[in-house]
Amino acid sequence: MALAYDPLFITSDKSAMDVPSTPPPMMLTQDELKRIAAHKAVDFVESGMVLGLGTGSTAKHAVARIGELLRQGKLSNIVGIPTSKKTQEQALSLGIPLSDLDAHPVIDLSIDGADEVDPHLNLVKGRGGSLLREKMIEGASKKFVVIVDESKMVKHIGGSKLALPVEIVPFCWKFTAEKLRELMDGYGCEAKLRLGGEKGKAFVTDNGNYIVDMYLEKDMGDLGAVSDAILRLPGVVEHGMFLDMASTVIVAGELGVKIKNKHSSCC
Ligand SMILES: O=C[C@H](O)[C@H](O)[C@H](O)COP(=O)(O)O
Repeated sequence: MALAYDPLFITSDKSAMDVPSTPPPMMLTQDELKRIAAHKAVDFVESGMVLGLGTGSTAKHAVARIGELLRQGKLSNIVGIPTSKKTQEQALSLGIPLSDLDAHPVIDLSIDGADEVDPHLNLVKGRGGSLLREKMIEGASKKFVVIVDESKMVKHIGGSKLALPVEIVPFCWKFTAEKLRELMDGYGCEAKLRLGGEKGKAFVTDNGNYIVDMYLEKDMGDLGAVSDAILRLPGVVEHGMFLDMASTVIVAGELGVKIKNKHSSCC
């Protein structure tokens, strides 16, 4: 049976995504949508580039595609900068040459997933725990392409009611978690230490830190002010709001791929 999904249907026209169509005879899975967005992003990759390699179930499709194109000889002379140990392992297994920010402080292009994308292309990232390295690497990139399936699009940051992650030092983590909760109390915040380490212990990031997941009831409004306030708290290393960092967001949905570019995306 032919898929109703047409991968050639690519638009940056808002109305086109909203056009009702006949119901697709076969629904694509979320993972298939992630792969479609990832492959579209890899079209931006050129031989000779230094690439930030993202982390997560969407970014892994982009890393796999880069590995495939290198193997086929369609790309060459690529240097990858992985945003996590997991991505490093995947890239090494695919034969992608790797380096780091010390050797390559300017990155041509980073490709990564996100947990939330708002209409201004602000992001939440870090539900996989890799937010610090991602922010360092993606912040050093000339172009940052975000790849998501349409379930990640929100009206405002925190709008999914899922976690806004904050990486903190393990030292007196309860103290820092409580300071975060107090700071964000006005937005109806619950702050929980992320578990998932050995024997139900705290999840530990690649940097040896903990994560506090904040669940917010209300729109934070001035994200820049909230970001600054969080970063001023002693004990906080970084948070998962990526404000004004994405250059392009590629959204794969049942009706096609939509490309949103910074400064032409909003509202
Ligand atoms: O820490 C994890 C990263 O920020 C991921 O890029 C983000 O959580 C999106 O992951 P996924 O593509 O698995 O939804």
